[in-house]
Amino acid sequence: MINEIAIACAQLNPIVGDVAGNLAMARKARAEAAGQGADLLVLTELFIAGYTPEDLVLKPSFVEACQDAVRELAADTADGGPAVLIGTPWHEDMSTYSAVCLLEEGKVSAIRYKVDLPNYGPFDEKRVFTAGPLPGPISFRGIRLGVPICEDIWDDEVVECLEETGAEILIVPNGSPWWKHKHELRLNIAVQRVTESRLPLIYVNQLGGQDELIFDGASFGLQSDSSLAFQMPAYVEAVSLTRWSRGSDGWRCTEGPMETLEDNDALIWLACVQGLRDYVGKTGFPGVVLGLSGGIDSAICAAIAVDALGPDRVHCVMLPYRYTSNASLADASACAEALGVRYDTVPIGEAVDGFEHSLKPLFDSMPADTTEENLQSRARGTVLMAISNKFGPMVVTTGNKSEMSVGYSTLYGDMNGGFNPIKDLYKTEVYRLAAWRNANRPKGCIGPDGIVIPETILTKAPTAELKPGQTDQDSLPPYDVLDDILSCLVEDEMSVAEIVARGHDLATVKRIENMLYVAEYKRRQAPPGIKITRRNFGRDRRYPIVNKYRDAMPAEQDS
Ligand SMILES: Nc1ncnc2c1ncn2[C@@H]1O[C@H](COP(=O)(O)OP(=O)(O)OC[C@H]2O[C@@H]([n+]3cccc(C(=O)O)c3)[C@H](O)[C@@H]2O)[C@@H](O)[C@H]1O
Ligand SMILES: Nc1ncnc2c1ncn2[C@@H]1O[C@H](COP(=O)(O)OP(=O)(O)OP(=O)(O)O)[C@@H](O)[C@H]1O
Ligand SMILES: NC(=O)CC[C@H](N)C(=O)O
Repeated sequence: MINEIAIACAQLNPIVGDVAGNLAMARKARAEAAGQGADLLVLTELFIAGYTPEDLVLKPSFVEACQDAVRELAADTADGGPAVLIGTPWHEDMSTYSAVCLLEEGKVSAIRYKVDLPNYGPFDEKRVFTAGPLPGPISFRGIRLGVPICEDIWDDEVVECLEETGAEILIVPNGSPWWKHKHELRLNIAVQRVTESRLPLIYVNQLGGQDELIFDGASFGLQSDSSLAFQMPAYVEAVSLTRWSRGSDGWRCTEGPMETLEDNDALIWLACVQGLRDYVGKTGFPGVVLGLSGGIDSAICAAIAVDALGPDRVHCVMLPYRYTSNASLADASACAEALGVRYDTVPIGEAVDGFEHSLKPLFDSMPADTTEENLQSRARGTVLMAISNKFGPMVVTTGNKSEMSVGYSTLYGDMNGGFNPIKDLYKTEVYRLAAWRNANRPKGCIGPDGIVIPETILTKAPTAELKPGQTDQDSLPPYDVLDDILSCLVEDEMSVAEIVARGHDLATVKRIENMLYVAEYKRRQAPPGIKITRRNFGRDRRYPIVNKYRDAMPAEQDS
């Protein structure tokens, strides 16, 4: 029986589908853990596949490749160095499981399967995995390790079973995506399990962006009295050693990192930065290009892009038309200068005039309306895509959640592009975060210190500048009103009557409800963006496009 164990926790950034790359990453982490004197290295959920592999798991050759890679890593452990706990898909008896394997002494010495497959919000695990049986602990060098996998600790059953069958420490590999206030939620869940079982718990989480999901790492440990044993940082890759001793009342962590996590705004900013950086990096783009209008949305997207990729990999383009004001020209250029990015001007007048000229015989003397406004937006979208085609950068789109909610955007116009870092941020949050970034430069951000979004951009009235004197508030309620109504409708599924009871005007609420439902067709064609809220427009809120349902008016409900 041993009374001391050194466990290295690896919060790394695997790439979905890159089995060879993830194997190499696991080997490097193991070498680092060996250098630290670890007995055991813990890697995250489905590490060898990258989380979340989704329907890749339905492909037998992919699962075989994962299993082969795990066996290769197992063979490495014949060298007497640290054993490894690694997550992998595992096919056995006609079923595929989300598994964790213990690799030691040159072989796969134990396997446990995930029991609770999450099937809500962004998760669809019941679609691709079979649930495992309730597990018992894994015996490792005389210690009984309980290894629940991520969702397995979100209810009490699995941990209760592990505790009853003699587990001494809970080690939880996770692929737990971040969204606002997620860390508090995880900590509460973990404390509940520790309180019930009186077992210490090690929570190891993945890092990095995967399509719309962002993983923050922020791995931690709890002592058996639920006090914090160690805390790893958010958004930093790390292999951290923790030391544990067996005493009369069980195992206790005696050494480990104790980082402080950032506040909510910093975590949102870091999520946007890491999400864009990984989307661009993992898909292999040299950089990004975006239209810089002198408005707040494109300015904050440029700042996020520079923090993610550095100024040399961000190209900003002003695309002026006759309605573009001198103030917009000055603000866009000042923003580009503050960020240190390449800035070009490509006027769209000739392109728009060309379309209007071609359409003149058809449109005859019909009055100008949004058709002509949208031609401006589409000319901009076409120019940006041409720059992408010619030089290779991906186009960043800039529509915030308020605009995506009500369809305040043009299909094949400003919606053209590959990825949207602010898709899940309401306009009021865009303003708050822009001001926040001007006062803070969080760790790991490559952009400059100080004001990166000129003050005038934060204070002027938002406008699409598609016709003279236009402001957003010609077509939309003030953003604080709009965002409150939207957040009631989208995040909380409140009824129109409940929203009106909060003090909003009935006609406005009905109009916004209608705009929200009608714009579903646009959202289905919109580029993906980073999930920041509990309820994003990707996987979380899946409304039908054809949808005649509208809430009854409060008066109708009363009668
Ligand atoms: N259910 C449905 N399924 C599939 N397609 C559907 C559809 N309903 C309409 N459509 C199609 O969509 C078209 C209407 O959508 P779309 O062409 O986008 O045009 P639309 O939504 O009419 O106009 C764009 C709106 O975005 C605003 N805006 C705000 C800020 C910035 C910008 C900008 O562009 O920079 C624009 C602009 O003021 C205007 O209100 C229809 O003509 C039809 O072809
Ligand atoms: N004159 C312009 N030059 C370059 N890009 C533009 C221009 N006008 C619009 N765009 C692009 O189209 C997007 C939608 O812009 P628009 O100004 O119409 O509305 P917005 O949502 O208020 O955005 P912003 O706050 O960035 O102005 C902008 O974020 C920008 O990427
Ligand atoms: N991978 C998982 O099982 C994730 C689900 C889990 N409840 C979480 O969000 O953290």
